Amino acid sequence: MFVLVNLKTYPCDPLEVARAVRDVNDTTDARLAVAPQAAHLERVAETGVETWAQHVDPIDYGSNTGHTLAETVAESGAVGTLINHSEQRLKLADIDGSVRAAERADLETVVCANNPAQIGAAAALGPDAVAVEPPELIGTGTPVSQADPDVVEDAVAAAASVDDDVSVLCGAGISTGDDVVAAGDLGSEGVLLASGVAKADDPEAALEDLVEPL
Ligand SMILES: O=C[C@H](O)COP(=O)(O)O
Repeated sequence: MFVLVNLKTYPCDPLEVARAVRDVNDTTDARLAVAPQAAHLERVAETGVETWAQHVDPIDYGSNTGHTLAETVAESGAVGTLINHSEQRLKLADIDGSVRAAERADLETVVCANNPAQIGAAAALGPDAVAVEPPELIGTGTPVSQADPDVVEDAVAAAASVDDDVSVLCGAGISTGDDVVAAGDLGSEGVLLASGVAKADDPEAALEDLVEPL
């Protein structure tokens, strides 16, 4: 299972969480990675943890003030990027452009979507993976795998019907090892989570709990 920890703009110490993700990754067969804010990418990557960006823009080098260029993200040490997160929604053409920009910079891609129909559309753009996240469950602590298992199974079916090579992650409310196991049982190859680790008093203990049953 792939466990991707998104730090959003939570007021956590990104280096503390990065070191925890790195250290717990060394204890498990699961693959763990962290997605800090763009300004923290380089320092986080220097810890040795697998580092992802939260977003890249559908742009190339040039006059794009305030945008995030995929090549700069890669130079900062990121190996992958989220695209179209629920909190950073893009138009369809821009999702496509961001996937192409990430590919140009050799970044792995996870395109997020709200529901199975959008997952099918996202999979058609050829990312490495898609992540289904019902927005109403994000940050609630109520896991999608429990509150809405059909959405995960339907997302897996939607992606497979378009492109078998696109993996499916699920996210929203996931915070325990049981939640991760349930996600896997529904056909998900990984989880995207944030508050369960970024807002935990002890991020390393939270991560240990997440991977314990894997
Ligand atoms: O990127 C992560 C997702 O939005 C899930 O967030 P959450 O784990 O706080 O529900």
